[in-house]
Amino acid sequence: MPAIRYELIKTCKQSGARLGRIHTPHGSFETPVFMPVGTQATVKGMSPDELKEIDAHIILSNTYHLFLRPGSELVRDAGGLHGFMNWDRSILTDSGGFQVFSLSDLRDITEEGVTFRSHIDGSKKFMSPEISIKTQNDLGADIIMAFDECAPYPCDFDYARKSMEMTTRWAKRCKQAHARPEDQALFGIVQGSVYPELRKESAKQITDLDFPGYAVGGLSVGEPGEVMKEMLEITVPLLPADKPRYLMGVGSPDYLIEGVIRGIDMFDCVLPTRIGRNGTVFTSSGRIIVRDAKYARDFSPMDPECDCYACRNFTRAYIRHLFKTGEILGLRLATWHNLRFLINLMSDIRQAIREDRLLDFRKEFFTRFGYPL
Ligand SMILES: Nc1nc2c(CCNCC3CCCCC3)c3[nH]c(NCCc4ccccc4)nc3cc2c(=O)[nH]1
Ligand SMILES: [Zn+2]
Repeated sequence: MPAIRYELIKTCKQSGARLGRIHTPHGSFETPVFMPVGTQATVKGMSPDELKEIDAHIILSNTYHLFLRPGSELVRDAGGLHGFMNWDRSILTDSGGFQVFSLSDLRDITEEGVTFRSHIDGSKKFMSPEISIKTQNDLGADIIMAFDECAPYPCDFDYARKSMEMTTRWAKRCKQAHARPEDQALFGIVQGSVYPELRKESAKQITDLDFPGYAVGGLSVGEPGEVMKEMLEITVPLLPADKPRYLMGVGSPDYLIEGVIRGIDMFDCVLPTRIGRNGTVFTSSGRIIVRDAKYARDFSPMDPECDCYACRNFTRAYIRHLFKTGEILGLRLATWHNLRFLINLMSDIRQAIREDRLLDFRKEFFTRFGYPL
């Protein structure tokens, strides 16, 4: 049986957005879905039980970081990521391509793979499509990603074309190297930077390789929002409707909604956990910087409309105090709330799709949150 099964439940009559369900060997979950990011086999500050409490059903972890430390063989011997971190729901691992380019001081990219310096101890390392897939097979995630090159933004057409064509050749090598297709679904990644004809060409080349799911890569890398939307409108219709579509690195509330409207089913982003640790939290009427002095005597919850543990039990004044004193609980409560906020947003989006009113929901949410319509 294939490692994952995508069930298309309904298409929104108003927007074309999809309501679906993905079944993996570690459970199933409704889509569209936001996936919390846990770089080093942990969603920073959250235990598995707390992730279940906020209704997370799939989390991300990272090949690049775990390849460097503690090494994928150790994680494999610990029972894979599920055993090592004691998470019995679904996991997706990114292939490490993006992180190599964004985290390490790169030495060089060749057809064979990428040589780089570890951001931990500066030692020389090498990652190839085969090594990325072997690492992800060891880690045992339910969904694994092809080793790709995310072209920098901006880059010229020629660079983008060469990079996209190498990503296609690397995708073939990933497919050949994958040892466990029956229980780990390998997703292909579409590239092509911000060039419509390259996006179309990449979508054709990658879907011709027939993967169980597809990611739109190379976006959310500094391009204008309008360009991201245009690339989605070009790319997503070329992806098969009976398989999941994953937009990598997108997680602000506005672009989650815009992505769903354009046919995306899965999202990930470090935003909610990263800004949470810096004391910025989402509320239904926009972001607030809870560590700001103006909340010193604000005895209301971070978001009065939120059902999460942090909002039911603590005030902005208290959480501000925790941040001002560097208390770990402050980071945890802000993270807890931001993740729950996005998980609730995805639930509201799914309900709007069920009721064929996602465009109306977008207008209501944008107005309340303070986004320009
Ligand atoms: N393979 C691959 N990954 C990409 C990623 C990483 C997705 N998150 C993985 C996750 C695994 C666990 C550890 C963390 C990362 C992207 N992230 C972004 N933008 C983020 C833009 C952003 C937004 C807010 C804050 C920082 C950065 N664009 C991306 C494009 C690609 C891509 O083409 N190929
Ligand atoms: Zn909350």
